[in-house]
Amino acid sequence: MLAFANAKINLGLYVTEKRPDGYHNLETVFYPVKINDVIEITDAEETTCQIKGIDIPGSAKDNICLKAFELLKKDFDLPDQQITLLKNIPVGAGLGGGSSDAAFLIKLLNDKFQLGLNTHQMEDYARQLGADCAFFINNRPVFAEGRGDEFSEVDVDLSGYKIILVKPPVHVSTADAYSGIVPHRSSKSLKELIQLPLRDWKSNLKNDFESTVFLKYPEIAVIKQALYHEGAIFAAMSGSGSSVFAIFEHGVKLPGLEKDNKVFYNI
Ligand SMILES: C[C@](O)(CO)[C@H](O)COP(=O)(O)OP(=O)(O)OC[C@H]1O[C@@H](n2ccc(N)nc2=O)[C@H](O)[C@@H]1O
Ligand SMILES: Nc1ncnc2c1ncn2[C@@H]1O[C@H](COP(=O)(O)OP(=O)(O)OP(=O)(O)O)[C@@H](O)[C@H]1O
Repeated sequence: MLAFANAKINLGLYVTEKRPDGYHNLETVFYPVKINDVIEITDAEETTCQIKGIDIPGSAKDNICLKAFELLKKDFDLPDQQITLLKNIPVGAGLGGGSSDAAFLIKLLNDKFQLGLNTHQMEDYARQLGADCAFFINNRPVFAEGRGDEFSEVDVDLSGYKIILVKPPVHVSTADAYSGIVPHRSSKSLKELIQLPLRDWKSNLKNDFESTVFLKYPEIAVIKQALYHEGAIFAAMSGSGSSVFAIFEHGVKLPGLEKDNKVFYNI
């Protein structure tokens, strides 16, 4: 049985306070995009994870897919599975690739073994694996707060635009990025700001990680500038970086950026 686990981008990202549990409260809008990993599960003698495609740092034994399987196995009598992951979503890019794999595996197991879990129950499993993970259960544009796992509806539709993503050869660790940040409350909630016309997002929406990550990796700031120079209506780093996405009114080709980076068109 197969699943296509997609990436996300963050339309605005405010880190508002440090929590007693060491995590941070944030405000963001998650938006799913069409860069996909492929996950296949088949019955096997023992449960293993085989990885193809781009490299994931660390051992396959530590893959979040195995953690998701073990989590469900605590509550359900699951037969052993071979999990094959074709990795396409860049890692350390702020695209939530690992989180998406885990969430889609939960959905796959729920379908294959008819576990009868509803969306809320699957979200509860997912949020134990990572703050970003629960979003990928419903996988629709949503306003998120708390650790990034409390959701409310938001009306954002970018289907009439072209979204482009640039991934520089830089791996940003999410934990490091959070440790460099000074949380602060914004005067207006992102939930209101996101309703502004798209042309006003440039001067109103922020990703709080940009200032510290751009200081350490100035080449990411250069990519953002280049995307605006090419005519983007809005451009921003996704999550804690290192990828930068841009929203264009029309299709574009960016050969200048392709030299040093991976560029994904029309995601
Ligand atoms: C930056 C974002 O991508 C924005 O969507 C997410 O907040 C990251 O979420 P994630 O990768 O699922 O994060 P996790 O794997 O749960 O946590 C990795 C590390 O990031 C930090 N972390 C994460 C989420 C959060 N709300 N506060 C945090 O401080 C913690 O130090 C944690 O140990
Ligand atoms: N299936 C997986 N895919 C990607 N990374 C994985 C996976 N399983 C475990 N990891 C570990 O998680 C780390 C980062 O994962 P991920 O790609 O979700 O982060 P990210 O791109 O920074 O996105 P975000 O900041 O939105 O979580 C990797 O360095 C890797 O060691």
